[in-house]
Amino acid sequence: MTMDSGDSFLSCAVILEWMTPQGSISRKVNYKTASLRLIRNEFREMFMEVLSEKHAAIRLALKGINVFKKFMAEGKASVKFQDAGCTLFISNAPPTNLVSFLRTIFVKMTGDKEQAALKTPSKGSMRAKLLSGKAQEFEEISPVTGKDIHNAKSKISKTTITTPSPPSKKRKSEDTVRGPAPKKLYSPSPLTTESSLNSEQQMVLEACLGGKNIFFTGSAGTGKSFLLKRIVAALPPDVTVATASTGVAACHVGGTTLHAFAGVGDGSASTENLCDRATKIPLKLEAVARHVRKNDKPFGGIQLILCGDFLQLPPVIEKGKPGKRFCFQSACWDKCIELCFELKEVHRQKDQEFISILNSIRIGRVTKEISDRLIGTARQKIESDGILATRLCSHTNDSKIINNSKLTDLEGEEKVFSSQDSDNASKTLDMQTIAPSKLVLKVGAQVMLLKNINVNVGLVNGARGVVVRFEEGFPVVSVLEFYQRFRKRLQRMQIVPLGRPLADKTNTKLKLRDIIEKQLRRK
Ligand SMILES: Nc1ncnc2c1ncn2[C@@H]1O[C@H](COP(=O)(O)OP(=O)(O)OP(=O)(O)O)[C@@H](O)[C@H]1O
Repeated sequence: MTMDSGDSFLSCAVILEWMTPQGSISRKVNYKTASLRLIRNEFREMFMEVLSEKHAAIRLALKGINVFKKFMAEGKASVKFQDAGCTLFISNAPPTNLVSFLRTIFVKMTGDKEQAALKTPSKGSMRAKLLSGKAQEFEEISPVTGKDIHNAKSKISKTTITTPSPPSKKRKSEDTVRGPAPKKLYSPSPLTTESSLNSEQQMVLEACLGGKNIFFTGSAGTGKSFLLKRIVAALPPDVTVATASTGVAACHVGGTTLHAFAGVGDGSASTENLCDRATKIPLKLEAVARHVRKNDKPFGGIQLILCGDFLQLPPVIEKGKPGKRFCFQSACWDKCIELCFELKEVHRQKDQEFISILNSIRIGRVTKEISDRLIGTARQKIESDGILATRLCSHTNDSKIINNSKLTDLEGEEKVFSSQDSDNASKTLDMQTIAPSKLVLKVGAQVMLLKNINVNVGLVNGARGVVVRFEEGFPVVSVLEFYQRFRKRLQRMQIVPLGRPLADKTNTKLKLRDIIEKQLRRK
């Protein structure tokens, strides 16, 4: 198995800073767009080459480097070349490419170090190197093989070139001056360890990387969101924005609402281009994009990657106003969208009969056989340990009425848990999240987890449970999945109500993680 040749090549923005021994900047270059290439000279020494359109190539020897990769998922990292006294700051790199690029450096440097340890340099080769009068020749490094990766991974636990040894006393005092020790260059990352795309998903990704304007669809569980996240991670972050039509959907894709991004409000203001209300948003956005970018191409030349399933959630239209409903019926669709794809392989379920029933319902074809099969499942006993079967409603308000009446029927004292919201964010959060600002509970109340806490033990978004008692002011919840798997070790799990995500988008991930960690420690 070999990896892509793209693993030794990266397009990104680059800042290079050379420092004096006193710590001030002696030289600085700033490239908005540059290419980084991993190369070797005739003595098999490895270099990183920085190429830009207007400037001569800069080559930096990959020896004694420190890599800072905490913000790799945002397309940012930095590499400190100790010997050259220089730091290279990478930004706007497609996160998946950045991960592969840094992994290649780690794998190759680990391999080189091992080889160097095996053979002591002969006098002849040193002499040849010193006397070599010819200009250095460089070639691209060979692709990383599966064996190389395996070899490098086996060294992770040991000290590596880029992983400093545990700090000795002397080291500690140096670190105070230098700042914190760099992280290990290689550690499993969600961007590298996730399952691979199937061929239909791969085709969509390639069209996106080829700059095409595309639409991809597929039934529930075909991996639309999964693929969308991969696509976003494969594109330069500074020019890629994930948007969705509602706040809740935007939270799922880690983006913003389309209206907020485009600054068109709710789209009700008039423009000459509007032809009917249902298709006004795409038309208006298309016009705004052309105007803002002063570019007559569709959407002002912005690449469009659209994803969704029109059969799952058709657009909301005003009653009594028939007309074009879907955005593909709008005048600008054909102009803007070059390719359409349909994902067919369902990943969420393995049960073929269930998949085919879901697919038939999706297109509104419910035969007697299907309805008999579904009605037959009503006899299955799925309630256990006090957790009742989930009842599905078509409208949130119906479910709220049922939930409130069930809670009222329970005997015992009510406990109220209020969320802690960021300043002035309560209104926005009420609209954009399903977690209520006031959670009213009683012993025996049915509850559902709204965040993934620990996927491995089944504490996932949607996991159901029942409040069994209150302890130190918090509800103790028995969760079905957890209870089944850990019956012998742990029978009860204490869950603190999560509160709600913070409105500040940039801090959401970190702060949420804080909450979850605290929650687990309190267990
Ligand atoms: N190539 C793949 N390999 C392994 N698992 C996958 C793959 N693609 C998707 N999945 C998994 O399948 C499940 C369903 O994927 P996802 O939620 O993205 O589907 P979807 O099409 O967006 O569904 P829906 O329309 O219901 O929102 C997820 O658990 C996802 O991790």
